[in-house]
Amino acid sequence: MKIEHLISQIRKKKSFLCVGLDTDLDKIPKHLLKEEDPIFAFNKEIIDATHPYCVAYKPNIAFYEAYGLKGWRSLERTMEYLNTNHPELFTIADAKRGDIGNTSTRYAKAFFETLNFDSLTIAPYMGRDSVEPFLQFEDKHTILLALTSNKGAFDFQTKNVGAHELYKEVLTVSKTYKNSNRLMYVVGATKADYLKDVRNIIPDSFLLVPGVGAQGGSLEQVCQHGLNKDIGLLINSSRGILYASQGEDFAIMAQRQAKALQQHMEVELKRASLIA
Ligand SMILES: O=C(O)c1cc(=O)[nH]c(=O)n1[C@@H]1O[C@H](COP(=O)(O)O)[C@@H](O)[C@H]1O
Repeated sequence: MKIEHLISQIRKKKSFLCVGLDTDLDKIPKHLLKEEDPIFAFNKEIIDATHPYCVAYKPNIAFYEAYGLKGWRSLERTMEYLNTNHPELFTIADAKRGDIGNTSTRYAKAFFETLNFDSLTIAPYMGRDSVEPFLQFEDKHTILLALTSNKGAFDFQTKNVGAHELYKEVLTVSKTYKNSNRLMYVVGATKADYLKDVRNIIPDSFLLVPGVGAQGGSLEQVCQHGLNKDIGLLINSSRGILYASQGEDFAIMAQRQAKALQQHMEVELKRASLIA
């Protein structure tokens, strides 16, 4: 998907919500466990209920890989459903990959071509030759982990490397990669205090921001320093939407949560004069 298309969807829906499909068989309603493919059955109902309020879906690959071939089939079915019924929605494979060049190329093929995702999360630790293979794919986007939402982010990412913190080095150096216009970055909602510094280095890039809801990040604070002229944010919520109810009313409750987040986003877009 072209970035202009994502931006126009955000403006049209007044939403930059990404619904995380972290589908956990231990948490989905019991009646769905009788289905032939409970993960897909759950995802389908979540997508049907939430798509008017979001612009992106992010299956976290761990939740599918955990069930082997069956889980992978649920992921394929979810992607077929999204690409057939909602081709306007942006899709993110949250797989956090990255390896030596020829291996990265295979990962890129798996997610961008075989599964037809629009984007993929990548760990930057192995550097330029592990990231550039992903950037060769036209209209596909590589989302580099920059400053993650978890506590462990302080172990390395905020430590100084020479004059500045490691996450700033990731942002600065990755801008020199070939086809760096296809890069986006992960910055956790729990790290909103750092967004001003992040935006000083990458004013124009899209940020994927997980960590609102269950992890305690504030949507308002993220918007304050994270929004740019093209909006530039995708804010993810997974558990807060998927498991708003674990009963038979799960889809309607998920829809309520997604709608509430969309309405909050609309207020923030107006406050920043990004929509009328
Ligand atoms: O890459 C990610 O999406 C990610 C990066 C990060 O720094 N923190 C983070 O929570 N995530 C993912 O975002 C989702 C957050 O889920 P909830 O906390 O349930 O909304 C999970 O799929 C995480 O793996």
